[in-house]
Amino acid sequence: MTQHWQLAILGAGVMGETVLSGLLRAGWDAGKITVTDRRPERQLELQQKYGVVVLDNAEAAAAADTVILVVKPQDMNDLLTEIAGAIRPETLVVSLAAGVDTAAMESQLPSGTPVVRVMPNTPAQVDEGMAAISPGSHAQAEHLDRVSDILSATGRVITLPERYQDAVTAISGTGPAYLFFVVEAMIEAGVHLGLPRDTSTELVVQTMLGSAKLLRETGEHPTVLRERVTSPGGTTAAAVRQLEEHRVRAAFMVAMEAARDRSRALAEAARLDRERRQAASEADR
Ligand SMILES: NC(=O)C1=CN([C@@H]2O[C@H](COP(=O)(O)OP(=O)(O)OC[C@H]3O[C@@H](n4cnc5c(N)ncnc54)[C@H](O)[C@@H]3O)[C@@H](O)[C@H]2O)C=CC1
Ligand SMILES: O=C(O)[C@@H]1CCC=N1
Repeated sequence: MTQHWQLAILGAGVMGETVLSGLLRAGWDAGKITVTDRRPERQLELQQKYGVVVLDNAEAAAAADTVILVVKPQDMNDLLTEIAGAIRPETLVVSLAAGVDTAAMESQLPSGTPVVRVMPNTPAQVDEGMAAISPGSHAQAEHLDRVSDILSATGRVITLPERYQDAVTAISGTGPAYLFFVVEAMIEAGVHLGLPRDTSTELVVQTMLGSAKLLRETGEHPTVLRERVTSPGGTTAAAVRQLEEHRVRAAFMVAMEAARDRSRALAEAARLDRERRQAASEADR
């Protein structure tokens, strides 16, 4: 694969490292990727582990064609303030933060800056990621192609209107955690049923992987696949009845609504923070 851009990954925690390591696995040149992190011990770790250059945010942004922001939503206003002066007209700004909308980012960047919002997920660490990308008002097809190229190094990429991003965050962004939660619960239940923990873990993890492959490779509806496991009057029917009686389906519905609402609330908190800063800076003048 040919790499055309100089990338800067600003904020290299869990998700920033996921992007960085995925690009290097896919053959991107470490010399064309710079990273930043505000924690000195993390900077050292990234330098030693990946051989990438660590800079400060403004330096990294100034040297890059594509700047990928991977800090928490709560840290985004500070970061945008720090880099705004370093963004050139042709720089593409990409945000992986939950909640923060492209209009909010655009308002803190030089006018006309192309911005693309992404919701990735951690299975990208094993090249099975799911990322949804949405253009801001100045992003063109070539910018979406560039972001798609970067993220397709570690999994699937779809383009969606930005209004879906809070729901996407609740499904594929947060989703791995729900599935790990189910796995934890099943392993624990296996131990309660008398299995050694490592045996229970192996049974559950392979069942999860096999079920995911069955869904993907057959393309069958999950209801059909579940019905095929459910023998009349058998064990599955007994278990699923308990899941329904314990309202597990309803719990997923409200849990995912809560994730969507939290994504919206993060955006609102960022907006209030910007307004407070603006009012404070006007009062100082
Ligand atoms: N962890 C996940 O599964 C997913 C995370 N995201 C998004 O990715 C973003 C990062 O999340 P995580 O990696 O989980 O958090 P994290 O806390 O592991 O990483 C954030 C990193 O940013 C650094 N940082 C904070 N402010 C900075 C600044 N001004 N300059 C440079 N570095 C700075 C921190 O030191 C930290 O290493 C969030 O906005 C989150 O919504 C999106 C999808 C999935
Ligand atoms: O928990 C969070 O806020 C981030 C966004 C999606 C997954 N993790």
